[in-house]
Amino acid sequence: MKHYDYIAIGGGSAGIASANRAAEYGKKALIVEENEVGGTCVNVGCVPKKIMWYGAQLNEDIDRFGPAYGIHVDNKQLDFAELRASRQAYIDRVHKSYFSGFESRGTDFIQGHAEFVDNHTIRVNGEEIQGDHIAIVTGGRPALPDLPGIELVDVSDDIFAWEQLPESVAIIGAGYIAVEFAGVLNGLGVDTTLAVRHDRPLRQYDQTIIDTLTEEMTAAGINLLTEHNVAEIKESNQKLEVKFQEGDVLEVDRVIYAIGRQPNTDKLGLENTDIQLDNKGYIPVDDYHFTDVPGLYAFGDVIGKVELTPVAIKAGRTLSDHLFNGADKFFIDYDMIPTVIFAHPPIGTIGYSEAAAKEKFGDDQVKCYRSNFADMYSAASTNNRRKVTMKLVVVGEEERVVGLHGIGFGMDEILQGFAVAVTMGANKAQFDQTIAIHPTGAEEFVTMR
Ligand SMILES: Cc1cc2nc3c(=O)[nH]c(=O)nc-3n(C[C@H](O)[C@H](O)[C@H](O)COP(=O)(O)OP(=O)(O)OC[C@H]3O[C@@H](n4cnc5c(N)ncnc54)[C@H](O)[C@@H]3O)c2cc1C
Ligand SMILES: NC(=O)c1ccc[n+]([C@@H]2O[C@H](COP(=O)([O-])OP(=O)(O)OC[C@H]3O[C@@H](n4cnc5c(N)ncnc54)[C@H](O)[C@@H]3O)[C@@H](O)[C@H]2O)c1
Repeated sequence: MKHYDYIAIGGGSAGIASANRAAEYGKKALIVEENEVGGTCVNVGCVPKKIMWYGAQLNEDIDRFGPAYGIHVDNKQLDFAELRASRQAYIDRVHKSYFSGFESRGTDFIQGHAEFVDNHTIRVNGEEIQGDHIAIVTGGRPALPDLPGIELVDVSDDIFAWEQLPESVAIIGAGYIAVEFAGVLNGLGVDTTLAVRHDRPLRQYDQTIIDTLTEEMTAAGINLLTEHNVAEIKESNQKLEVKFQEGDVLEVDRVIYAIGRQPNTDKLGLENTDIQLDNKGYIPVDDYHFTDVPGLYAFGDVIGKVELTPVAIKAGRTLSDHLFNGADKFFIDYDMIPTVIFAHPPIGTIGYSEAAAKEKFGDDQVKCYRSNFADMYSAASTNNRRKVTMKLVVVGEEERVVGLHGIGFGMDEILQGFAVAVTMGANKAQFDQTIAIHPTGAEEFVTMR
């Protein structure tokens, strides 16, 4: 029987990062992937989404801001087939670079579905393979509710397979994916409705920032329906009819559901191991991604904590550093993860919202600094200004920055550097000591009073 030091079940962000790191330490490492190498992020997530996000931004900006710079484009056309081709070419390049990385490190890759035979043996394509250390990094897939007509809807995976853009969509959901695709599709010229169950999307994020998001979404032409719950979906005259419990009906070409994801743990043969899933089907792990079974680990989307590629990568690499190079176990502080929601405009955020900080540290310990302005890129235009909102949440007398949030032009790129300062525990005085860079939007983070 074949034997490996380390096996990753799943060739997504988590599996690739951990197995490659194990191979770099001279270990015999294997990745088993049933689908395309790269997993969700590369094939139906971050990568194709970001290409579409840039495309949408460009398409929108030409109309919205071009004239202020003397740029007038007559007969502007969007060829979706060309956008799809550029997107696929980018993905193909990423696939290629993964395979050359496996070759240079000596990481083995098998295409096939893996199932456990026992705690340390898996079966792939009819062959049994043993591993001393096995990581369950099988990610997740879109979740759907049980509703009449749910078989008619699309999920995020389907959007990437569309051959043409619909004229109109209704997006149901209020998280990252719903908000991002609302901006992307609207920016590509699709008549877009976003329907959320509560008073606003992204409710767990700082309200000041989300207030600006909803203003900007509406200004960009997105039809935002709040406090709307779907009752059923029906086909009617080659369109889809979304009936809401609140009584109104919407007729659109496509309905997209983006209401969260569920783990891929159901067809893994876990009943042949000593792993017990939690009540939502996720794999329980300790702070260091160890399961209760010696030699079995889980991280990335399959543990149901924070579903982000860099989190999966960090967990995977640091696990291999510990198992195969004697490094200490690495603790990921899940409360301090920088993240960007690629809305139009983007949101960057790390740490506690004002509300979450008040709950954790007490109302009297928390102070906020805010800034609101129009970004300079749009301010050249007289009647089409786009807002930027920034906020620092600080605690205690020393004013340690425990939350940094912003929405606006460039926020997707601004956040990473500030995340270093916040992760290091910087306080407001240290932000103030830093010389600003002018004229930028980012300078507001070091000049707020
Ligand atoms: C639309 C969308 C946009 C996103 N955008 C971003 C973004 O901008 N930034 C960001 O940080 N994150 C983003 N994410 C989240 C990010 O994609 C995930 O957090 C990340 O891919 C998780 O990596 P993973 O390795 O845990 O799982 P995955 O990437 O899902 O990989 C798991 C792999 O396991 C395989 N698999 C499952 N079961 C088996 C089995 N039994 N045998 C063999 N193989 C199996 C699957 O085919 C899959 O390829 C986005 C997600 C989506 C859906
Ligand atoms: N930019 C990025 O980094 C990025 C982009 C996309 C996705 N992701 C990751 O993928 C994860 C999954 O994204 P997502 O947007 O599907 O999930 P999510 O968890 O971000 O949001 C799900 C939303 O759907 C709402 N919801 C739940 N059930 C509902 C129902 N029955 N009807 C209507 N609304 C309902 C919830 O209130 C919530 O706001 C994200 O949490 C994120 O970690 C990251």
